Amino acid sequence: MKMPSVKYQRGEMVMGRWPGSSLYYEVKVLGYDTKSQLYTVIYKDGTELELKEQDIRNIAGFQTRSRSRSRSRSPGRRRSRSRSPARTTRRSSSRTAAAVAAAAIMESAPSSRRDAKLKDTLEVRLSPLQQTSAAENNSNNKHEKKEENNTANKVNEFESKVEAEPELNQGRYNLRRRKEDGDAKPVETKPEQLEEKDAKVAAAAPANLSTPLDFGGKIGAYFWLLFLPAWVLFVVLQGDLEDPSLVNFPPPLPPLEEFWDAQALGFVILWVLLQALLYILPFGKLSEGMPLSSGERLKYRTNGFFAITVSALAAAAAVYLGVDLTYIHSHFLQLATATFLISVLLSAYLYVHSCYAEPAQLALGGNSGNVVYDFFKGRELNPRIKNFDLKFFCEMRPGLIGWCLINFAMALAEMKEQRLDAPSYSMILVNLFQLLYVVDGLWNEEAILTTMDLMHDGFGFMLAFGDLVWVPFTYTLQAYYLVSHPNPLSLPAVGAIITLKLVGFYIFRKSNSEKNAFRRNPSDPKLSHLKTIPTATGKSLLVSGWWGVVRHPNYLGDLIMALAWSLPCGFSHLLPWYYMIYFIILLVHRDSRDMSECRRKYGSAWDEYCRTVRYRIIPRVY
Ligand SMILES: NC(=O)c1ccc[n+]([C@@H]2O[C@H](COP(=O)([O-])OP(=O)(O)OC[C@H]3O[C@@H](n4cnc5c(N)ncnc54)[C@H](OP(=O)(O)O)[C@@H]3O)[C@@H](O)[C@H]2O)c1
Ligand SMILES: CC(C)CCC[C@@H](C)[C@H]1CC[C@H]2C3=C(CC[C@]12C)[C@@]1(C)CC[C@H](O)C(C)(C)[C@@H]1CC3
Repeated sequence: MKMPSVKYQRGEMVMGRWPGSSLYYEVKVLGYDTKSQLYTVIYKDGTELELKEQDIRNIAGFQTRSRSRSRSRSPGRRRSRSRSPARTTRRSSSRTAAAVAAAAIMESAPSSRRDAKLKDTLEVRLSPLQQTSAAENNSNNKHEKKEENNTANKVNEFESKVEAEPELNQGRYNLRRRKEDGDAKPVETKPEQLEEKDAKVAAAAPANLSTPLDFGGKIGAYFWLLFLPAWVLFVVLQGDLEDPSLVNFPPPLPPLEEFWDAQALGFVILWVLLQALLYILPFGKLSEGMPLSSGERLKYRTNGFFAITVSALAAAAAVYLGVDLTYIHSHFLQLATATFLISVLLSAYLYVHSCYAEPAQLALGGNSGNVVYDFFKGRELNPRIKNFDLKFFCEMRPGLIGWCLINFAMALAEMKEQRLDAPSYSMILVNLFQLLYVVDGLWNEEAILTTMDLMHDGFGFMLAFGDLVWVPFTYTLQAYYLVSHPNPLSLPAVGAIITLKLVGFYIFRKSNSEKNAFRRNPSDPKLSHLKTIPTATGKSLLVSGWWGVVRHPNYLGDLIMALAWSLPCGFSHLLPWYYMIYFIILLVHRDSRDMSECRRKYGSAWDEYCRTVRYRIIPRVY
């Protein structure tokens, strides 16, 4: 049956603008509603949207223009063809969103600018760019020239405009939710289906260009490089004082030779080697990471639970054989110094390694061209020595398992120093709570592959130092503190603290598992009751379940647990509360980093998510 006399007919293939962006995708017209004057269209991944006529273009115009012009004219294009693996993947598809976007630009730009624009487009490996009106082009001309090579900025610029003008997104389209749709096709795509679209979106942020600088930019990087090690030194020295405090004036530095102990360095190296050995043993699952911009998926040996079990047995055997693990307490400063040295050497290696990496292997941040900033932030996304993934290994093994070993040593040190037959309740709680946290992380090790660090952040000093020094030497402060500052707990207090920990753990685990399961298999029947918002990348956003309560329910659970870790230490000093304070700052900052990253990736769909789920971490508060 023919539709009423309208421009596009049912069943016709046309190019539909993705709401809130200027990207056009191939869509099929399903119908036209005369009342709302909207076309219902379906994208290739099954997403159905309602679009206005002005957001639909004829497919033919796109094809001829993109083929005839963009193929032959730009040397940039020829260069990028051979260089980028991401590009290779896209070449196989007949009409890419990028080519379409290039055509869209040409439609509107005056010819001289058009060529410059086209060159831009092609030199950034066919990143999807926005279609700009002639008027906008003129007014932005100067500005754009200045940022000619910075597509990342262009994308951001456009998105902030969308944010400032929400009506651009609202009213123009309706997003259909699976649940409400009844028999509508699922809007999710399987990971394999995601790859091509993912690759297109990743290309919107070319690896050799940077997002706005984070952590206070270049000056900030100098500051953090000095401050972070100094802070570890400060808290390690404080923990030994009779009256420690976060607001104490720093105690006088011990003589230099006190920092150094060759034996301590030897122990640290042995520990890292043991963990590396356990990591490469062919036990446990080989898990696939999320698709990279090239569409490739790296494999990771997720045998962390095996590693901590063997490490625990080794520690127990050592104690049984008479090894005095309280050495860790008495040589805390020397062990921290040795580990710090290793983290600096590793960071230097990572920086050099990244200089030989393909542009496509670089992370989006950390490629500012400023050596200090890039050294700090990390340039390469997944540095590997053959199959040995350095970032994954450092994040999940030596520091994390080392944290539990140190806590255990502190419990032994407490018994020795306080002349106890068994550790105090407070020490037991801190040990068990943090052990549960680490074991849970290792048990669900695969879930780390969908976190920000693994997916987006480069591996540089920040993470190397964070994983190897910061985690084991500052996350253990509660146990370190309790060795010389006993805090007796009543049984009701123990019960209340355990309850708090369990509540936090439940929220943390449930929300992380929900997101991980959804990202790995969006059509998982167990998640079919959840509402989602489709996005232009082909991925969707959960908008009910835990991710419908706040935008970071996993942070909420984590914070509640952090509270339960500090409470056993009482309120007489601020030092054991350091983790709580640090964690609030870290998670608030991480949340805002993630918000900007998601806004960049998902555009108007993200704004829609934020309108639906209003609070970031704590319901009705923040
Ligand atoms: N103990 C510590 O020191 C520490 C420090 C930091 C973090 N953590 C914990 O580590 C875990 C991981 O944290 P993270 O910072 O990497 O953040 P995360 O919350 O695990 O990951 C954020 C990513 O999740 C995806 N996402 C966001 N909203 C979504 C939604 N509504 N539906 C589906 N996907 C959505 C987005 O990525 P895509 O859309 O690209 O998939 C986003 O970039 C958390 O539990 C956190 O508490 C612990
Ligand atoms: C100030 C800087 C030195 C900050 C450094 C940050 C890192 C220490 C953290 C960033 C992501 C964190 C993280 C865990 C540990 C600490 C970080 C590496 C984690 C491995 C702890 C166990 C959890 O179960 C986890 C796997 C969810 C978690 C992932 C993120």
